[in-house]
Amino acid sequence: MAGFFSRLKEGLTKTRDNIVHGIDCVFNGFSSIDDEFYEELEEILIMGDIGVNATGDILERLQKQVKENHLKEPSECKSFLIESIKEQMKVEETAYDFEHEQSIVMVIGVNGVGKTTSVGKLAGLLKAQGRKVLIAAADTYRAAACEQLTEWANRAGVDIIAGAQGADPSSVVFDAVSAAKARHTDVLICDTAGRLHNKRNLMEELKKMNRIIDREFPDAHRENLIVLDGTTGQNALNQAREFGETAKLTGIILTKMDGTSKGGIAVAIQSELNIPVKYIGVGEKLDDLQKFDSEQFVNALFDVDGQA
Ligand SMILES: Nc1nc2c(ncn2[C@@H]2O[C@H](COP(=O)(O)OP(=O)(O)OP(=O)(O)O)[C@@H](O)[C@H]2O)c(=O)[nH]1
Repeated sequence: MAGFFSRLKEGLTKTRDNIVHGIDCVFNGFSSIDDEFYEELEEILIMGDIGVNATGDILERLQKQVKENHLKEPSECKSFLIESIKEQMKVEETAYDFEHEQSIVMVIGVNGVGKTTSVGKLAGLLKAQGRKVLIAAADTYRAAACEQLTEWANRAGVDIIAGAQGADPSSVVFDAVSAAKARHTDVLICDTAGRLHNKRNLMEELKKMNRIIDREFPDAHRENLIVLDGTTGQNALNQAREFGETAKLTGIILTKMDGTSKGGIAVAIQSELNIPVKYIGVGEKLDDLQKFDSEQFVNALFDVDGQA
């Protein structure tokens, strides 16, 4: 955990330089809390990719606190700003219910965002919690995808169901669901293609896989996690919106948070889409994925020593 936190902190260095440096300038540069002060803060949060809506909510909460606590000095309200950002990012406890139930997790997103890698890491994470995990290689389109996923399954120490290259992804899902039922698997995680001949095919394929799961295992807890690359900033929002038209998204896996200057996107995504960021990835190794923890994230972002 400590290792993860330091990687997260390290990963957020560029974001920190971007946002926190600006925020500090505002806190130090203003002698009173006035409209101009809030405007400057607003500009910095928006520039840091926190998003217009989230920034509005964060500052509204801050203004309320400033009034209630009769604050006069900008420096006095920094901790309230940090608290307000944490508040903005809280994830409901129930968001992780699927980890403890018999569930089927579809992992979706455009190619290259880190889907396959995240499927492997998530399998490892759940296995470590004592869950019986099965992986389905439903990306039959990309030649190396299955091989890559098999390596991840080995690393995580879980079973994998795969089809031949070019096989119907839905048939792989069908086989995997049958296997999950027969083997009393706790969590079935399905990797899906990020690219097909065209976008319409991709979305149709997703719908078909979902129909099969609905039909074959109606009692399973369903989870549709979209993987978004944290370095792509606002583009990630558009991807989530597009996939959201086809599948009911229940959570986000935000990858590549090591080395992005746009870490603020985590705040924006959650607020703009109203979908919780459930996991974040900070590297390419098995243990480089963890449950999203708003407290930890904001501490890392502001270099607050919440943890060693
Ligand atoms: N630095 C870093 N790299 C990551 C992270 N997650 C994934 N990657 C890398 O991103 C690249 C793409 O990852 P994949 O898992 O193959 O992406 P994908 O979405 O499955 O791609 P397709 O199979 O082409 O659809 C790989 O080189 C991964 O090692 C992360 O959290 N941090």
